[in-house]
Amino acid sequence: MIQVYKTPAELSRAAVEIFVHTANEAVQEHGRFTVALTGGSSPEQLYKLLAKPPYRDLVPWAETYVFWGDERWVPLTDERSNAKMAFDTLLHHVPISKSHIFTMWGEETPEAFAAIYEKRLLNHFHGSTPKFDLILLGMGDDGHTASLFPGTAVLQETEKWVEAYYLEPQSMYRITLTAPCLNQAKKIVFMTYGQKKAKALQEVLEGDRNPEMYPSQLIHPHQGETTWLVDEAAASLLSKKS
Ligand SMILES: O=C(O)[C@H](O)[C@@H](O)[C@H](O)[C@H](O)COP(=O)(O)O
Repeated sequence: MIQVYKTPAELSRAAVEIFVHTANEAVQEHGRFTVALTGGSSPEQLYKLLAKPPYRDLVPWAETYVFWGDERWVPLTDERSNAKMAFDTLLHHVPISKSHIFTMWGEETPEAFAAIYEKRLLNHFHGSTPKFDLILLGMGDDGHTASLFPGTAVLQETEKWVEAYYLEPQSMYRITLTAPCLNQAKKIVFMTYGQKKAKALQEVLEGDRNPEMYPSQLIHPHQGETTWLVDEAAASLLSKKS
């Protein structure tokens, strides 16, 4: 489903309503809400809305568990850290237990930590496949999502849930949930805005199937639903708009 909004602010207000509704529905259904946050700039307005009334007081934070869809392999104090952005804009401002927050950072090598994070997921999901109640994703202007970048080997992964690898163009390690893991989610929400995303969005949603070049095409939850929250600028090249 694609929902087009005039501005990123309107898009973020739609995202916060989905977040609050999904969180409460999950807690009512099975006693807890497990969400994977995204990095980048797209979710910042959403996180800031969640960090203050009225929305802050509508989320069942005591039953909320926070993971990440991906991370740059940098310390939590580094300005490039997705976790740092989430703490600064959201997690330091809400009553969530630190034991419910699973950052993608450790003293191990990135590869070793990926295996540790996978074990943490397995433990959280009681030994079964990780079924997030909600996964938030952004999309780069090259069509990547999470740290699933064009032309990378991680796009071919079919077994692992978490992968770490050295991303040449950015000269840094990345750690990411894989497409098989992301696609177990009950609900995936993309937040994508801005003219520079328009071409990639058209290719991802309406172009030929080419996930090697447009990895966001890999995201199709097996039993879940995907909602694209986009603004008019990002949607400007789409032929079909809801
Ligand atoms: O670690 C990251 O950078 C993100 O997880 C990444 O996948 C992001 O969602 C896209 O690059 C879009 O980034 P913007 O929201 O900044 O456009």
